[in-house]
Amino acid sequence: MLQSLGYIGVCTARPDAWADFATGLLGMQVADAADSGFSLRADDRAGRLFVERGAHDRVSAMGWEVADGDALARLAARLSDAGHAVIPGTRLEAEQRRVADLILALDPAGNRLEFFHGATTAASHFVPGRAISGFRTGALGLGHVVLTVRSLDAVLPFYTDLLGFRLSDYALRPFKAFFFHLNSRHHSFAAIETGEDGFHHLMVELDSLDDVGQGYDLAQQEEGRIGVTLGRHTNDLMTSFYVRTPSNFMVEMGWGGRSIDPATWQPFECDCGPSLWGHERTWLDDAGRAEARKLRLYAAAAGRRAPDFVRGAD
Ligand SMILES: Cc1ccc(O)c(O)c1CC[C@@H]1C(=O)CC[C@]2(C)C(=O)CC[C@@H]12
Ligand SMILES: [Fe+2]
Repeated sequence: MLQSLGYIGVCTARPDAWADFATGLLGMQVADAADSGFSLRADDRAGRLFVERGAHDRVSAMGWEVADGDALARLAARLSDAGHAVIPGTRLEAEQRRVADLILALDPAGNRLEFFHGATTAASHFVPGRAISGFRTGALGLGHVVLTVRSLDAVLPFYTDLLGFRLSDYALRPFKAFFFHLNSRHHSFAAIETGEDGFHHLMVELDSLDDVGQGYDLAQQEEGRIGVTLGRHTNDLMTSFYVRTPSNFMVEMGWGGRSIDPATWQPFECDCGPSLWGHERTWLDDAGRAEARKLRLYAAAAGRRAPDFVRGAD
């Protein structure tokens, strides 16, 4: 039903800071700049992030792509049959998102979702904001989004039963976290039960490890810019770090994520912690970081380093 994550919308009181961050650190390109905001390109599409000026910083929408107008109509019927309000996007909204058509709905936590088809390809080539090799998108989509939720039970059935997200794996500690795929990207969507509804991060995947490493160098030049240090995840094998955006969420800059085959994939419990190494939270104090590191090494010593298939995958 859904094919991939197409775009996100960001509302910010500091669009200039966003433009500097997205071009200078992430390597994206500003397009369609206006007083009200601008688009950010990461590939041949006209827009992958839509930044609009507003009073409060937040992610204003997640845009999910479907194949065509028929698929969009079927999805609209499915959502409204299940009792969810579905609002057709206006002509103006479709133009702003650079798509042929879209519909709007809220998930059970109140996050604004948009479903669209017919993304516009830009007339000009993507010109990165700094010297990167590029973003890994295409059929995999823009990347992944991770929400924090008050209750997984309140949110997940909507994503699985109605939207058709398929489980990749899940963890029950230190947090309950569930990871879902739509295509061969290991996860396009995940939710972590933290007790609070919110948007945790957008992951974008770079074509080269050096793109990420050089981004890490740049991020380290700014006090407080890095939210989670460089590390490698146990489930999707992504090497990444998390950088704070000018808004109150993070972007995970990743490289080297594994591809899965959705036709044969079997979900499992990931009981080996979130990361093989690194990914230390900078907001923990030294004692907290030492404790987290110790837990990871204990897990490794206990043979919970990573499932066999993960170790065999690279
Ligand atoms: C576990 C995991 C695998 C792949 C990912 O792309 C991904 O973002 C995550 C989440 C990582 C991790 C977590 O599970 C608990 C809360 C954490 C520690 C944070 O606060 C930052 C990273 C988060
Ligand atoms: Fe992530």
